Amino acid sequence: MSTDFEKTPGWLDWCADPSRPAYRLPRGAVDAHCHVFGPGGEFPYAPERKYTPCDASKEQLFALRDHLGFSRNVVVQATCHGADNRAVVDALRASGGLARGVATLRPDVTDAEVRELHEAGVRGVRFNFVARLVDAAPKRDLLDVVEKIAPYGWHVVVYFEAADLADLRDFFLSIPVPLVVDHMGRPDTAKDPDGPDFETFLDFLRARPDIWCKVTCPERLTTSGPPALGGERAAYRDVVPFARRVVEEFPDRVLWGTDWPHPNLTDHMPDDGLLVDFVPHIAPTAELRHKLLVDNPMRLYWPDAD
Ligand SMILES: O=C(O)c1cc(C(=O)O)oc(=O)c1
Repeated sequence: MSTDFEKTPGWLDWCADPSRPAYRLPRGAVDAHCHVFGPGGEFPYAPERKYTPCDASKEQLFALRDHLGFSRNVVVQATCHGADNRAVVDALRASGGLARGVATLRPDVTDAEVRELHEAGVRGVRFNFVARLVDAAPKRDLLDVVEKIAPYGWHVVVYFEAADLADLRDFFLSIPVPLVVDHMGRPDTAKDPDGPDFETFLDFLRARPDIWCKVTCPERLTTSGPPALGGERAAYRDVVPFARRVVEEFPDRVLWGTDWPHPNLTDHMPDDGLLVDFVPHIAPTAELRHKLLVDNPMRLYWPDAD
């Protein structure tokens, strides 16, 4: 197989010289949603992928962690790697315990494979329902995966479009392990944050006390910005009221991460330092920020740490 990959046309590469955030992250902050891409020469992109990214290595991820002031990472399997979790596992093993992972699994995964992933630091499996990223997996297969991971205390990360929640809600609620929603369930942020659509999403979070929410990706969800570029430290103002509602109602089950290296952006690539400056706008008190950035991700991913 060739490992010489050509990026999807129009691909935006991650920001090579991010600012230092003006907001100083609390000690022990966790970047609870980020990815590694390849490098393709070492960890080839999956044949069934829907996009081919630029490379984004573990060394580059850890350098960003240190530059921004995070202490730890949660590395989420990107769909361009399919169910081949080797790049994530390699990053976890190289992190010296400072990274945990979320994997993608097929239903024929064996207990020995799950155990090996657990030993490497994987603590969740991701189910993706976004059609531009993956072909739909049968729900029966997903429930088979849940049976395999449940004994290890893992959770299920779900990524879906807001419009699909009505169809998926009952299935999600039938999953007998904690759920973590990616990117706030992708609300249409041109709509009213106090309107019925976002209320439907909040109602889903209210349905069980073990449904967590990542208040991430304003750079993806924004429609009117302004973008985290050119020194803008109050970026994505249109997304703030949505994220703030979630943080204030569910302060003990929200997570934040950079989403570096930001797959599939088409409008602009944010400056990750300015993206960190988004946090105080959505979590307006030091207590809320400490929960969002330290206490919550530590409880979910490092429950045994001191
Ligand atoms: O919206 C996306 O394009 C996207 C893709 C992936 C992935 O390909 O895994 O992960 C994300 O968190 C977001």
